[in-house]
Amino acid sequence: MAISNEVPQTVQWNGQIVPVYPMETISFERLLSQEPEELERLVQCCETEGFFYIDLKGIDGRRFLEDQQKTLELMHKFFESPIEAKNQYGLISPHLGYEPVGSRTGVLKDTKDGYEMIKVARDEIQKSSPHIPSVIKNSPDIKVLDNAIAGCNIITKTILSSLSTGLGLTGAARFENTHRNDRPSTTTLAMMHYIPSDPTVDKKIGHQKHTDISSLTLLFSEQWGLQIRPPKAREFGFVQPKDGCAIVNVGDSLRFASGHKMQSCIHRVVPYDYTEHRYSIAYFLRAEDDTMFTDSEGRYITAGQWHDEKFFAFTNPPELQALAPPSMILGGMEEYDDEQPNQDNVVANGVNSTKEIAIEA
Ligand SMILES: O=C(O)CCC(=O)C(=O)O
Ligand SMILES: [Fe+2]
Repeated sequence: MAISNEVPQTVQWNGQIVPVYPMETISFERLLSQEPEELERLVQCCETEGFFYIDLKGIDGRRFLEDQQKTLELMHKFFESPIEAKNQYGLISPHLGYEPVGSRTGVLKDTKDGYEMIKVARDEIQKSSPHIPSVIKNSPDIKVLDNAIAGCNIITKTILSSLSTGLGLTGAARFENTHRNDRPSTTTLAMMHYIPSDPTVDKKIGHQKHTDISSLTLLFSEQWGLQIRPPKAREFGFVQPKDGCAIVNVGDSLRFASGHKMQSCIHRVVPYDYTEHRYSIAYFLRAEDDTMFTDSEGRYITAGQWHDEKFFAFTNPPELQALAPPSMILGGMEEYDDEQPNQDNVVANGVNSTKEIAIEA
């Protein structure tokens, strides 16, 4: 069941043959019914790979696929608006507001990122007058956002509680007990628009390799571009978008909360079709700010502190990222590649090593 190093399928990308990694598919409706076999498969996926598809095609999940389509329509309207309208409030806090293209480090050496993003926090949407740019602050659009956040929250919390049950956790030790809606957290819905870019000439490209800060990330994208490097895999490979399914990955916080047993899978985004605009919707379910865990540096810290430190590492240029604790961007996950079996020094020296770029892009 675990991803092996055999390459089952490949695609041609950027002049190279790149693997397409298979992933397990977990059924949302079977989780809702707490079917023991499905719970076991879920725990296995999180402990061996940290990534899986969640199948939403059944009666319980279909409505969330409709929410995704409505969110996509809203995103088109928002991202096609003038920059002044999109940037009305700027980035109010790391998990709320607008970030223009090029705000962070890109996927290749000496590049900036190739996406713009609007984030709406779960805490914010529950307020009577949430901070949302005026262009999408009307009752039908707020309803779309409210439904999207609620739906993603239901899916990710169902997964969390299934993991708790699968691991035999009880009472306060259950994961969902540190993800309550009425406690402050940085949980947020991030809507991203990647601009067309050609890696051979452009300087604003993709999304740098990282692991997520979150406990769980639920990702909707109908387009290619996401690449993962599963544990022990030697190279990045694509994830194929799958009809009726979203992609789920374990983030650092759940890895830490599980005593580092779960995998926080390394991933990045590259332009698959250089001429294409790419849209993705990511819901980051994050632990309550004051949840404590032991991080990848062995520090006993709060989820809030991990979020803030890693967020600033993300937005720093590579020279400053290199000053952050060495394991921060990759959440302590080890990397392997053919050229350099132990890449600890690559992580320590910043995420965009020349060597990796030379090999992969
Ligand atoms: O756009 C995507 O497909 C993934 C985005 C991502 O990895 C992130 O926002 O953390
Ligand atoms: Fe991510």
